[in-house]
Amino acid sequence: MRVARSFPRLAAMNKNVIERTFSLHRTHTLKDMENIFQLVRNVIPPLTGKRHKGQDGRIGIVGGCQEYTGAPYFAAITALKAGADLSHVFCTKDAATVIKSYSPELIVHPVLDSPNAVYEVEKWLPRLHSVVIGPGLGRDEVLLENAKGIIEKSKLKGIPIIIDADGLWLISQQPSIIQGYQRAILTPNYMEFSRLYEAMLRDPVDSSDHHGCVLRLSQAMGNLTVVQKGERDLISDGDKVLVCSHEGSSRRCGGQGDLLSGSLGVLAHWAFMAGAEKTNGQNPFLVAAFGACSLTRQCNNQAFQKFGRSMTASDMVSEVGTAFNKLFET
Ligand SMILES: NC(=O)C1=CN([C@@H]2O[C@H](COP(=O)(O)OP(=O)(O)OC[C@H]3O[C@@H](n4cnc5c(N)ncnc54)[C@H](O)[C@@H]3O)[C@@H](O)[C@H]2O)[C@@H](O)CC1
Ligand SMILES: Nc1ncnc2c1ncn2[C@@H]1O[C@H](COP(=O)(O)OP(=O)(O)OP(=O)(O)O)[C@@H](O)[C@H]1O
Ligand SMILES: [Mg+2]
Repeated sequence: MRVARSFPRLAAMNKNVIERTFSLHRTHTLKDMENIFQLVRNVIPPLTGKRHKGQDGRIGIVGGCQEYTGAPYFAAITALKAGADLSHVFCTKDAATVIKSYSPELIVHPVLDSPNAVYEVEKWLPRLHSVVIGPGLGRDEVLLENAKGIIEKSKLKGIPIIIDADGLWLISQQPSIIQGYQRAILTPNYMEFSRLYEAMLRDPVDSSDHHGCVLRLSQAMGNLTVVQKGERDLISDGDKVLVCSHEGSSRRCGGQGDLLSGSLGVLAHWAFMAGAEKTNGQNPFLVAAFGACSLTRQCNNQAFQKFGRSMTASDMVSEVGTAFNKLFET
């Protein structure tokens, strides 16, 4: 274990804590914080000459339509820059050329509005390690129906599914699509969380009890992982609540959540594959979510130091490599 050496650096670097359901939000110690960072490090595959292309992650992003081409791009490029080998985007026909023109690194499939969209994506599922459903998907009924079909096929394959943005809109209309599938991670922002919570709990969010709310939502969804994004990110599987308050900045430009869901695509795969020994028996999706939240906030922090108020999501993407090294490579 490389943990001991890096204690002081991490102490200075952040104030993340791990909290447990039944401990009434007891703030845990620096050791807990370091432990969770160490678990993230444990699941990251070492870079060796022995691995072949694709082994460290083939990630699919389902989203991208006429209005939104940035969101799937940010998610897909972040998955790659965080260490995935291949990043696929499944989007509508008119979004595809635009997304390709942002980056030659991405593999772009213009299938999401085709009559056999679900089949076209299903063909690729055996070659994907995880899917991120929703960035820039939009709310067109046909596209949402296709996303639903893709979620169902992904569940049958047992692959980790990250649901974000308009994917969460779909889930708040029809929660049973994902309820009980414990290889799913939901990444709601403030509004998305409120919609999901009200749909599931039939009550408005209790703003004096964020921990209780994220726990209850996870439990109501069948103990899948929920990442409530905000000033502090709360991550729960209905049993524990991890808190990520790693220092970011006060700049809130669009696209930051897309970096989070894209990096979570690859981290969820790594954590899932790593096995219980590497995660010390912890839920691998909690570990992955903590890693993705910390990484996104670190990118935000670094980009803000360079650009201040003019910082955009693209500036954060440029920081993924150095942020990753700073947090996780020892
Ligand atoms: N460049 C792009 O293509 C981008 C596209 N995006 C896409 O845009 C679509 C809609 O996403 P939205 O996030 O706007 O979803 P929503 O339609 O759920 O809107 C959330 C709204 O809530 C507001 N809000 C956020 N935090 C709040 C708070 N604490 N209190 C009150 N209001 C708050 C925001 O201003 C936002 O307008 C998705 O498909 C998403 O992926 C975004 O990811 C941003 C970047
Ligand atoms: N008030 C805040 N202070 C610090 N970090 C924040 C704050 N709000 C959100 N974040 C961070 O920004 C990232 C994105 O969260 P946000 O709520 O902006 O997502 P989003 O609305 O889905 O973004 P997007 O525009 O990509 O859809 C998360 O990593 C979260 O930790
Ligand atoms: Mg979002």
